[in-house]
Amino acid sequence: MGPAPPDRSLAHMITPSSGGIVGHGLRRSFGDVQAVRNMEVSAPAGQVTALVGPNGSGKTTLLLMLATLLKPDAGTITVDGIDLAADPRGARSRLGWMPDTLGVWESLTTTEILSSVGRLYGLGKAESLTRAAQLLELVRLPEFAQRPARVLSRGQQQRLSLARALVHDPSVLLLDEPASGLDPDSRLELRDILRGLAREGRAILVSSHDLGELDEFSDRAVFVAAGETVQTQSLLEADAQERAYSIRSLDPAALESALDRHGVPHEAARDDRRAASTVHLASEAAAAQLLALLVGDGVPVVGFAPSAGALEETYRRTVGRLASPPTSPPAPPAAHTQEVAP
Ligand SMILES: Nc1ncnc2c1ncn2[C@@H]1O[C@H](COP(=O)(O)OP(=O)(O)OP(=O)(O)O)[C@@H](O)[C@H]1O
Repeated sequence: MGPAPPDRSLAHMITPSSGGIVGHGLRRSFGDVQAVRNMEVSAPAGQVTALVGPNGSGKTTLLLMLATLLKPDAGTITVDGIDLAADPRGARSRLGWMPDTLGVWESLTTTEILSSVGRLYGLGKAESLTRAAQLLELVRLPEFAQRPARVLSRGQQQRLSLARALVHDPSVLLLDEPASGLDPDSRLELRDILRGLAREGRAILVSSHDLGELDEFSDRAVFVAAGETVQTQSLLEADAQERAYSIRSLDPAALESALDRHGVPHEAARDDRRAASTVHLASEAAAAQLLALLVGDGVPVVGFAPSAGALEETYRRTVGRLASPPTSPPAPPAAHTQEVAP
């Protein structure tokens, strides 16, 4: 038998909790600028919650308040049920914060950085070195244990930054744009690490610009715009809502006439590289029914899928109506709800 694979799980090191983080009625201004006007946010334990909104919508300001680094003008924050204003030390000990840039001592090795942070959190010398080694394993940087931080690429720096946020075994993780600037492989690795940390019972709140990331990373999303919370939705709720579907057929004319025959409004898909029809369907059940009808009619269907991720669609309908999303094409025209007759 070969050697056992490295244990990347920190499950044995985390204290289970049913908490997470909740912010209620939060407000914060800078002079005349109302960065956060009225935000409600929650990130429950065991789930990855995305915090999504356009540039300047107040995400970083909100995260800084949740991380105890900025005082709210109004509102309350609880971490695992602990009121942050009443017991900031208690709350802080449960919080891990990953800013959007690493900002480390560049000449120190990754082990030195993590063990020094461990010492700051009160770990003994041997314990802090063990912890550093475990975390470097978790974030897949063990080969950089003795290398200075300045040699790390952007993706590797992000992983070291995540390791640093985990040194004191927090139950709540706040991450500001952790995937920005990462290549597709590094993004997938980050996703796997975050999902693993959530499975261990941590509450994870991740801010993001990238709509494509939403369904990939998160169990739920909090949508914000112009300093306010616009909507909070779980992935399951988003899956169940009315959505746009793109249908492709080897015979586009046959597809269009079948849709007309069944009274399903359709439009040409906005992607002009491939012929496709877009329809708006009330539920996944309606989608399954329509697909069965088309196949039953002999339409040679080669593609039948939601036009965008489920949470991305919510973004377009809510935030997208208020402001242009930074990494997406313009919002589609208003959806028609179409119940498909069997
Ligand atoms: N320290 C500050 N002083 C003055 N204005 C600020 C300060 N910090 C943020 N703001 C303003 O508050 C608003 C919200 O900024 P914030 O950084 O929270 O948005 P964001 O959603 O994180 O943006 P991005 O996605 O571009 O990072 C912006 O108008 C910004 O200019």
